[in-house]
Amino acid sequence: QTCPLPAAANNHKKGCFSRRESSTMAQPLKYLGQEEAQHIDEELFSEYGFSVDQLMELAGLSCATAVARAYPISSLVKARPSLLVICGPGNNGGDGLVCARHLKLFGYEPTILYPRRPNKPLFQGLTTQCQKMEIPFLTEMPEATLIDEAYNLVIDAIFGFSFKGAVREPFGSILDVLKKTTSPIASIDIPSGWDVEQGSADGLQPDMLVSLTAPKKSASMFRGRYHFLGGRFVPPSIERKYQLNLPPYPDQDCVLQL
Ligand SMILES: NC(=O)C1=CN([C@@H]2O[C@H](COP(=O)(O)OP(=O)(O)OC[C@H]3O[C@@H](n4cnc5c(N)ncnc54)[C@H](O)[C@@H]3O)[C@@H](O)[C@H]2O)[C@@H](O)CC1
Ligand SMILES: [K+]
Repeated sequence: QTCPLPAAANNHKKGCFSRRESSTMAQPLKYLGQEEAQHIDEELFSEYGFSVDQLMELAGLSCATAVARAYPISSLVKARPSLLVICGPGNNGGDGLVCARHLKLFGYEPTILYPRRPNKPLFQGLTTQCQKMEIPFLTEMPEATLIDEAYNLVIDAIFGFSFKGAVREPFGSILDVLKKTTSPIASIDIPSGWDVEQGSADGLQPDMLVSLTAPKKSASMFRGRYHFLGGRFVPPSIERKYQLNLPPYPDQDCVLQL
């Protein structure tokens, strides 16, 4: 029997179901372990021909879009639409730089803290782009009270799915300050400092989490208000192989609120 529906209507399921059936019978969204997330990442580059900057652009755009949905400029409490974006030393930090650039284009006023900058053309280029977009860079982490006064939101792009072990400096001190702030925190992919699978009971408690590609296991411990899925670039064969069971994104949107 051939399926009367277009592939997109049931692409996260085996077999053929009507839209109504598929919504009631859909398999639960997969929460990825650390190694699984890293395998998907490697496969996208090695077997599917994607480049890092390409996926980083889509990931960062998703994060900026999700932030704009959850915290529209009209809802911000401070006179200026100021945001602090804290970028770490890996690709999660790269997502933060892309996110900051798009937020500036969306009308926000981001400021970036980027204390450990990899000596690679990708990150140097992203840094230059932000500087040319007239986004200021801080030279040190402000005190918690200053963050509360100056910024509507902190975007946490410090660590993603490759984080392991005890937090090394300067990021330990930065996370200690973030735990004292009352400005809401939006974490990209994983709340920084959390174990990718186990989370962290005394770690950051972000108000928002943007899971990229698929949530990681620790996302089941997220208690904030907004959980978004972003990174709408997963080819169907990867989705099938890892049984991601991604919910369908609405229309042409690059994010989906979970
Ligand atoms: N396939 C995907 O889903 C994509 C993932 N992207 C992003 O890439 C991230 C993963 O990037 P990476 O693999 O570069 O890794 P991360 O950005 O998670 O972090 C790696 C960096 O953190 C440092 N680090 C690790 N543990 C530390 C500790 N305990 N203390 C201090 N420093 C520590 C490492 O030395 C390394 O410099 C994802 O979470 C996501 O944000 C996107 O850019 C593109 C697409
Ligand atoms: K993060």
